[in-house]
Amino acid sequence: MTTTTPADAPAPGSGPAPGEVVLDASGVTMRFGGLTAVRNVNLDVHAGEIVGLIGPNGAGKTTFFNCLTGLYIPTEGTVRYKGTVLPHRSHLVTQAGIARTFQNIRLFANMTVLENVLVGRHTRTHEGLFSALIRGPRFRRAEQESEERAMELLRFTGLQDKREHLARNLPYGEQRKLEIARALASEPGLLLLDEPTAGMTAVETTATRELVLAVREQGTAVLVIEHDMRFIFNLCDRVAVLVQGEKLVEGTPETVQRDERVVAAYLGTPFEGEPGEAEAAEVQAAEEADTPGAQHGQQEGKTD
Ligand SMILES: Nc1ncnc2c1ncn2[C@@H]1O[C@H](COP(=O)(O)OP(=O)(O)OP(=O)(O)O)[C@@H](O)[C@H]1O
Repeated sequence: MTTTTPADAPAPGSGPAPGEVVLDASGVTMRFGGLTAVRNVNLDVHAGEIVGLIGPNGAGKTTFFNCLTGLYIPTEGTVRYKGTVLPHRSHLVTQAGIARTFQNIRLFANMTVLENVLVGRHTRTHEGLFSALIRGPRFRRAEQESEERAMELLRFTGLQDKREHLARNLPYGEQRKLEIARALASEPGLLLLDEPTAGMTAVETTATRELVLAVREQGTAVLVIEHDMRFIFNLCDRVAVLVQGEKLVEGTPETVQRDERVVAAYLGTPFEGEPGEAEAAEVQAAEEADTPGAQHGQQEGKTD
């Protein structure tokens, strides 16, 4: 298992002042014909925060992410990043400072690990076509800087030894890490993760938690969708619950997991996980059994 510590973390790109509102989604509504998938949702994320977004299947979580990242134009509402209203184009949203990963992995399967991260850097490189064609000194310098930064991110995610491997040959957990490395390559102030631990073993889930904490340490706020409640409640500073497109509750993990409406609508029974304890036991058992290559239940391919 690769551990990621804040000491490995690269310098923040445009690290915002602590506490600054990085994301301000206000009155976001998304209708598909007669179906209102997201209804009047308000959500803030501050610098230095890890915020969780949970809710039953079909609650509108991914649709809300799509509204934040320019994939969908919300029927109503506005989304601001550091005070500026975001355009409805995903590459412009990335350029503004929001990066994301997807529920179903979207890597360039036949490109190497390093190339995948370099693709993620394109919003931060400014060399024009002419410069690229003649491969002048400026272009080569930019290319070298990009590669150095990409290697930093591969070290950060523990993938440095796999730089020349084809993405499709990586184990599932490492493909997920590569997605995060690629998203970080655009130097985001906010990272959106859509079910980052889906199909992972307990060991991989713990590594993902460490990685997300390290991402926060290096100055990127995180908004994460996840069905694994132990992961969410042990990781997040704040959790928002969507049910049938509406925000039902928002608060600290302690508040949310004890809220009767959340228990009734989603959790079923109150969440009993002692922070870290059960997780640690699972990880230890898995390590003792030496089964990091256990089967992964890959998510069904789903259109986001
Ligand atoms: N492009 C679309 N066109 C029509 N309906 C859509 C579209 N995208 C999502 N929906 C519908 O919107 C609702 C919310 O779906 P969404 O995928 O956002 O839920 P979710 O909370 O992310 O669910 P899950 O946890 O299963 O991923 C669902 O009823 C879904 O069928």
